[in-house]
Amino acid sequence: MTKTLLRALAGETLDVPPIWMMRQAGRYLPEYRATRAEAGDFLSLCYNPELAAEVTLQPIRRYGFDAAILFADILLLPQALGADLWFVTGEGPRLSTVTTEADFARLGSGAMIHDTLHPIYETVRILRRELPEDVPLIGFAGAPWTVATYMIAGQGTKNQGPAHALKAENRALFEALIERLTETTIDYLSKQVEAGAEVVKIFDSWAGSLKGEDFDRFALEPCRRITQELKSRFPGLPVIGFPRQAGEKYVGFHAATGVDCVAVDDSVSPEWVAENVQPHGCVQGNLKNTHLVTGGQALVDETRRVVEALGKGPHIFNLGHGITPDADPENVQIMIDTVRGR
Ligand SMILES: Cc1c2[nH]c(c1CCC(=O)O)Cc1[nH]c(c(CCC(=O)O)c1C)Cc1[nH]c(c(CCC(=O)O)c1C)Cc1[nH]c(c(C)c1CCC(=O)O)C2
Repeated sequence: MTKTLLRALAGETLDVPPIWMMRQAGRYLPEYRATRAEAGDFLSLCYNPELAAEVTLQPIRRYGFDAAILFADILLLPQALGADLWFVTGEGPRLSTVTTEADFARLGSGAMIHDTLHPIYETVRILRRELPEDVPLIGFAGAPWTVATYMIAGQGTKNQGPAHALKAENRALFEALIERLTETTIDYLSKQVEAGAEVVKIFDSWAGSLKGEDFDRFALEPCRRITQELKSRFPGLPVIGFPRQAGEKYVGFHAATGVDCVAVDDSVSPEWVAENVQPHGCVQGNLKNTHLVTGGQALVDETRRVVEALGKGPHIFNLGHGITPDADPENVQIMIDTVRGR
């Protein structure tokens, strides 16, 4: 098997870890900015299968990464459920909010999401044809909690206050929203897999603000249900979970959810991850993304440190969070060369 990503996900320890990068198709690349301009705006790019496939392929051509990730966004699912979604330049996403039973009643469910999301499945089909044979395609969705934080607040928030408030003030409505998102995420990811995604990743970017029992109920449990249902529909499908900033809660996440790989952010050290998380399965991460902005010897040293610390078990090299628009494309090449020992 030449797909090193799949070997690491199956638990193999490799001499050189497979490498890809969160947000590898993004604004730090001039070719991405050109294609995005051609599409008009970010959402038009997501819903244009030819151009979305093109930007997915750009970092594969430029750098030869060991995996491609579908170009889309975690907020397309709420849009498919009927929320209004738009992006404010320089600020980020905005959505119509869900804070009352009446708002919730207006949301769709089940099969209707595919009416909106079918171009995404077409992007996956194009990519399966056009990707090099040894480069697997990763499909993805947001985890229910993270997607709910955006739907409840109508935008990104520092501490997810509005979502925590709804959880406290109208528990039934909050739980109904998490349930709806869990079910439709299973439907959405299933269609991606049927179209050709070989791995799926569940992004729980705000998992770190769930503490104690809340973490178990609203981060672990939905991820466990999604993973279990996908694996029963698609036996052998590898799943990556990313409960960002989970800290101590990274320990045991493999076993509690059934994911094949736990992606870790850079708030934990690679040595700690090697000792506490990697014994339970494959891990992905966790170079601090700012090294791709600042570069220099620190970039090389910290890349080596991650490779060495996590080299004794199954590891997929990645960043701790997505690459930022101000990163230098040359630093990405330096990181890759360092990982591959060149
Ligand atoms: C929280 C979240 C979102 N989207 C995503 C998350 C979870 C991961 C994380 O924590 O970063 C996930 C995501 N978003 C995007 C991908 C595509 C695949 C990839 O290359 O990783 C993936 C996997 C494209 C994107 N999604 C977005 C961009 C930038 C759009 C542009 O202006 O071109 C890209 C390439 C926009 C986006 N989308 C979202 C925000 C908050 C923003 C604005 C911030 C920003 O502008 O960087 C929601």
